[in-house]
Amino acid sequence: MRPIVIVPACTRDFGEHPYHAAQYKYVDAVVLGADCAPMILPSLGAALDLETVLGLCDGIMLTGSASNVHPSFYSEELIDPSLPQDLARDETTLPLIRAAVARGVPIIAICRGFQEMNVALGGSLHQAVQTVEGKMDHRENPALGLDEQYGDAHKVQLAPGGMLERLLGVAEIPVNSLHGQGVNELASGLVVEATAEDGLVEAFSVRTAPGFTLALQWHPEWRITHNPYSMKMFGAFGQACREYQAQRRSRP
Ligand SMILES: N[C@@H](CCC(=O)NCCCC(=O)O)C(=O)O
Repeated sequence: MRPIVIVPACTRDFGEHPYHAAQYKYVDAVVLGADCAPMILPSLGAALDLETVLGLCDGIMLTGSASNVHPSFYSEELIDPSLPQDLARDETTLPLIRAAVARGVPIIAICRGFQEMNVALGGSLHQAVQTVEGKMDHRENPALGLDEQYGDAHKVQLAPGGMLERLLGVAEIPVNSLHGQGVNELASGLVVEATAEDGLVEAFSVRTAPGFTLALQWHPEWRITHNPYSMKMFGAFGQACREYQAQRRSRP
């Protein structure tokens, strides 16, 4: 049996009806990159039985999404109410992350998911990185086609001796970039694994977590099988899920 990887859903309206939804590329990355079995988790917030969910799963993948983590979760006022929010997702993923880290459930987190991990563990975000002095504009150009939007945008430097550098075996890699928010204060206990040329944190792991954790501001799920670095990251996540599954099954 393949390990079960929970993929928390976004909430979106299609027509007049609200849905729990996850994009194909994230679900596909769990199958193609990690060789695990994805299961989409509805964003039920406090109504979700976290213990039941965590008792069944072997890993968690936190997806990107156009919506922003609500700034009230890091004690700030919302600067731009015209940008999309998804409170149901925040109320699901933030407690899920804290409980999963404490249990040692392997986690891979992408873009919004990366930002959620920092906030869940006590950090804060820049609400508009492009307005911060010295920082680049990390947003995509929506006028371009998807292949260009998800094309390489800048390089990230991997932290020397860090887990990402050891995994990928190189000092820097090119990455895509499709985000307006970014790490401001890094939560304590997080270890920087990669930074952009402007110093923005682009990847981190959780020092104190008993299991595998890797959070990435870019999108390794995009055309995952075409990118050997993305396949290595998801491969390592999949291996951690298999090891966690073996441990979970051996418990009385
Ligand atoms: N709200 C954040 C999140 C950025 C993000 O996750 N973008 C992904 C867009 C669509 C996708 O590929 O899933 C921000 O703008 O910083």
